Amino acid sequence: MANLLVTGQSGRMGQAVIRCAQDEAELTTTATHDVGQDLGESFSGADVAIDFTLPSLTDELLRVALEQKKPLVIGTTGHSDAQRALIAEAAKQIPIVWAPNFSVGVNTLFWLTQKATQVLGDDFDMEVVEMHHRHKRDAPSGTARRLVEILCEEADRDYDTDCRHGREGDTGARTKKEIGVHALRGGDVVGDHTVVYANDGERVELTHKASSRDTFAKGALRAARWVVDQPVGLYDMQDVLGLR
Ligand SMILES: NC(=O)C1=CN([C@@H]2O[C@H](COP(=O)(O)OP(=O)(O)OC[C@H]3O[C@@H](n4cnc5c(N)ncnc54)[C@H](OP(=O)(O)O)[C@@H]3O)[C@@H](O)[C@H]2O)C=CC1
Ligand SMILES: O=C(O)C1=N[C@H](C(=O)O)C[C@H](O)C1
Repeated sequence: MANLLVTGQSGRMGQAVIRCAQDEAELTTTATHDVGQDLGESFSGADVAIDFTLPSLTDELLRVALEQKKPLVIGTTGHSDAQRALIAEAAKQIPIVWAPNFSVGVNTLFWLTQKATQVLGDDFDMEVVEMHHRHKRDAPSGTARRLVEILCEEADRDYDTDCRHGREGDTGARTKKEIGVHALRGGDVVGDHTVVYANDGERVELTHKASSRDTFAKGALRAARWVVDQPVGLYDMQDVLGLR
């Protein structure tokens, strides 16, 4: 039995994780954390933490996990490049599962996107569209970012120079290399992602729609159960699901 710390206990995902954890036989939620509490103290009674908060907590989370030599499951999105590097650096000393999306369906979408891009990536125009609830702060979503990274890896594009975040005004004709990324916000949408491959005379669209946060919460709990037995290293949900 491993003891779990849930950060962002009052958040949408924190609440889903705490609720879903009640059905876990191998994990027990012994600690929760929210703004204003001492993270070191909260983590001291736990073996592993699941983090769905904001990037503003990440530096402290890594510092405490490194001090206490505890594994992490990080689901928070919207990190800066510097923070992404910090997470990778910390994973040289502790096991970390870091995933922009813990659903089995989205991880299958990642795989499908890799395969489709190997076939279509040279000829088809590629765009990514995501939609989330009105409260989401970061854009594009972490999942959309990962989808674009896959397009870049498979079709020889560069995330920093070839991404086109939204379009406005006289943008000129679409260039062959650019990848449009579009973030829609509204209502209570849990999380929709579509990869569009468009060519003259035809179009392929790969879509995933999440309808419950429990999907992410159960995936994160599975990752927590898994990571407590792993050696030091940086992992994602593909590793947890055995898709590599
Ligand atoms: N990887 C995945 O599968 C998924 C990832 N996410 C990501 O998880 C994150 C959280 O999403 P969601 O639950 O909807 O967001 P919420 O805003 O509902 O919850 C965030 C929680 O974190 C707390 N928090 C914020 N900043 C700090 C801080 N500095 N220290 C301690 N606690 C803090 C908030 O407290 P307070 O309200 O008091 O500010 C709140 O309880 C987002 O980055 C989202 O993109 C979401 C779903 C799935
Ligand atoms: O903020 C959310 O809600 C979600 N965030 C994740 C992301 O940014 O990809 C995953 C999911 O789509 C829900």
